[in-house]
Amino acid sequence: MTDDFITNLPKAELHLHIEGSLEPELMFALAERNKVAIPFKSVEDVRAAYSFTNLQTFLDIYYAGAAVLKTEEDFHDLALAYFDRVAQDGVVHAEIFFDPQTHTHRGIPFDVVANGLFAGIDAARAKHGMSIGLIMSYLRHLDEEDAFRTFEQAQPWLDQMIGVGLDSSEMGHPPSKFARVFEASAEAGLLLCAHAGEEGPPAYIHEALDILRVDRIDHGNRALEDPVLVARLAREAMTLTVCPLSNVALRNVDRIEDHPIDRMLDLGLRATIHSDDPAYFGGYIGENYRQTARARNLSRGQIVTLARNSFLGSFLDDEAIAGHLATLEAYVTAHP
Ligand code: HPA
Ligand SMILES: [Zn+2]
Repeated sequence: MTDDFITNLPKAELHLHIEGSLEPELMFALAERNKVAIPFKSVEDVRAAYSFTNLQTFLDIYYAGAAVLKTEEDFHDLALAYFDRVAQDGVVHAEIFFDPQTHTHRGIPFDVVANGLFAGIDAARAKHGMSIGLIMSYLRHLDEEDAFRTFEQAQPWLDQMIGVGLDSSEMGHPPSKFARVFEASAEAGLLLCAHAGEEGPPAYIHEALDILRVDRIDHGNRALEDPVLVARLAREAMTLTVCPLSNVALRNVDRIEDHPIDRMLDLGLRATIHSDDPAYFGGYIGENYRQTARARNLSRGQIVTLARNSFLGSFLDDEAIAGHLATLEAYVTAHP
């Protein structure tokens, strides 16, 4: 399987935190533009700090890095840089997360964030012909009241958003903590996903399914510890947005050679490959596919299945999904 085949394979990105695409070069440029002090002397200094032992050690640096984002222009530049990058990775559809509370809690109005991101999204749609959706993610280390305040601030924007998510520190913050705000979000017409089973136990995945009633699980790796849960996820064709380089960087998997992505496929799970926070974890979606394919010796069929699953698991309507699947099959036929 050539790297070119994998890179250009049409695919959807479904698990990407836009704040996690902030490259050190842009972090420095924005720190200068906005006169924000950052605790690094050089781009190399920043990269050297990216050595994590678990989710929390990453999140501490990720939230600190986001402090350079201040204006609509910053959010526009951040988003467009991301889409420019993944247009080279065969991404034809993207559903990206943003963390409004990371910004509102440091005094940046919700509308500044949303205006900037949508400007970047509109520019990328026009420039690359990509379809793009925005998912508002609630920070689970904060309380549900704070999530409700965010939901209120988002009201004028809700018809432009496709869904809500749940991210940040997983341990000790089970999905059930957000039952009411997820219910309200669903009633507002938003689709639902939640990080579950990245570090947290299989019980958190059960809660995401039974209490939040999510349409998609982000990560879900620890489902593998619970055969009954695996059988249910397979039966319900529940998409798991798996992020191999993230799993290694955050020490949830020892080495990429040990990654269970092919075991997940063998078990009948609708697993897909994504990038999570590419500026921090060493690679965008194409790099995640290529490194995993190489390390796990994935077959052509498995790689195409992963791309197919990314469209099947998207929040697009059936007609749009069928269109993407036809494009994918045409690509596969044209590259024997
Ligand atoms: O990998 C992640 N896990 C949980 N929350 C996050 N927020 C950004 N990235 C992550
Ligand atoms: Zn994530």
